[in-house]
Amino acid sequence: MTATATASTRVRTGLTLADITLTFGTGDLQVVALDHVDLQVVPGELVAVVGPSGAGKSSLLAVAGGLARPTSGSVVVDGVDVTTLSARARATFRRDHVGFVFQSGNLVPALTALDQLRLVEHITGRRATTPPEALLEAVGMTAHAHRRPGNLSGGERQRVGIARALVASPSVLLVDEPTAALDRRRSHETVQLLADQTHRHAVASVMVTHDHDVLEHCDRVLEMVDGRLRPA
Ligand SMILES: Nc1ncnc2c1ncn2[C@@H]1O[C@H](COP(=O)(O)OP(=O)(O)OP(=O)(O)O)[C@@H](O)[C@H]1O
Repeated sequence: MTATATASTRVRTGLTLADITLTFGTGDLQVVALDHVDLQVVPGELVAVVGPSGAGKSSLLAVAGGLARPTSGSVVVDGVDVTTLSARARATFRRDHVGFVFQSGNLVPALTALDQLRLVEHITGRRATTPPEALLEAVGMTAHAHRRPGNLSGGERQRVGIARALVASPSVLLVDEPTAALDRRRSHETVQLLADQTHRHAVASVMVTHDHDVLEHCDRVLEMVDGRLRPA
């Protein structure tokens, strides 16, 4: 399997982090952000990670998505150890295999909801397996497909962000605090949607959250404390 395998030829094996350590700085100033972390997420599973501020949750997502290289350990997605790739190969691998959803939706202000999704097709040079219109429908955004982010609510932006993350048919979906800006009802809807899409598209999803209200929608809940991961 090469790092450039397309969505249709890819064998989905989910996400495996093995004995991951991530440290910043040296000597007395050294911070251990991730301390011998093991994590396996199978295709179609939504795992929530909770834990106090500074515990290492964002670091975990950064390493899992190939944005940061761990100090030691391996990150295997679809049979490829991402840590062995060059920075350039990692960027390509991320584009083709990993979807990110950030707190604010991180949408392009000038583009309509539909064009946010089409832009991904343009960048990857591939038609989405599930067409952008169908993905927007799946997240309940068909009526607002031609609106720009400035004319959408926080929850609607978040839903577009989820649909956009699915355009490239990622094997792994990494989600950072998706409900931070949402009220209770929209928080539930958003995480339920994440769970549905995770199951439907057989994605291995990891969601970092402070919102204990929404954990009922997740398949598994883990807690991160001082860089270590354990069952919650
Ligand atoms: N670039 C960096 N340089 C030095 N230390 C860092 C860096 N990034 C993160 N850290 C440290 O690593 C530890 C883990 O940080 P991380 O951001 O992963 O925590 P978190 O659980 O996501 O926190 P929060 O819930 O507040 O977002 C913290 O002690 C943090 O200060």
